[in-house]
Amino acid sequence: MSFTQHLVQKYQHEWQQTQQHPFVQELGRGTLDRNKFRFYMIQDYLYLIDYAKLFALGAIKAPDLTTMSEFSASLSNILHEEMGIHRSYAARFGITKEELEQAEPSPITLAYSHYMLHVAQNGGLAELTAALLPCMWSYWEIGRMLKEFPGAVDHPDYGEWVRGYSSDEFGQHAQWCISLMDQLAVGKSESELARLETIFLNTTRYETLFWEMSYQQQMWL
Ligand SMILES: Cc1ncc(C[n+]2csc(CCO)c2C)c(N)n1
Repeated sequence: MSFTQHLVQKYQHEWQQTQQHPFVQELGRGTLDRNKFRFYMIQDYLYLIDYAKLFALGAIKAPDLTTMSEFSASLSNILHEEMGIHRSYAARFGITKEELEQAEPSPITLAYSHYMLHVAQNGGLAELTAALLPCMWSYWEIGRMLKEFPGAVDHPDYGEWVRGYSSDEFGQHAQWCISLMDQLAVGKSESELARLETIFLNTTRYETLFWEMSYQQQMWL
């Protein structure tokens, strides 16, 4: 069994939670409160700024030019495509440029993005990849799951989101990340693999916390 298959099997419960969360399910059914989605978009925009830096660090830590250019292409994709979707949603949801630029990260956004940056800065490429894998992979799973919900891809508000994360193009990015994790796990010691598992588990849990934070629109008390 590949390392990534082992991860989702071992942490099946936490992995399923990312897909079963009411935010995700209601998004697919088209019943999600627009204010919750609006809150999510703003926080996700802030998250993506730090997440993009992870890919820049990946390019620095890459052992060869092929891996380096894959990280660099993903960085560019986040800045121009992914954040582009956020900017178009912002316009549709009446979020001004100033509101986006002045937004404060919520406690969960701050904790999640800082945890990933901490792991990426202090570990090697395997640790960095374990940190970003749940974001890529769980969104792909969610995209493919929601695509099958009746009317989800054509929904006037959420259809663009579902189409983006279920696209073949995005699937290729996610698969690249999965196979990179498998390659990097080869030959690692037991203790190193245990460290990678913990990082994967933590960022998987943070994914669910991010949905919950958006669903509850949680800021500081
Ligand atoms: C909290 C949160 N987690 C994951 C993603 C998904 N995502 C962010 S960047 C990227 C890679 C694009 O090449 C993907 C899949 C998100 N938007 N927000």
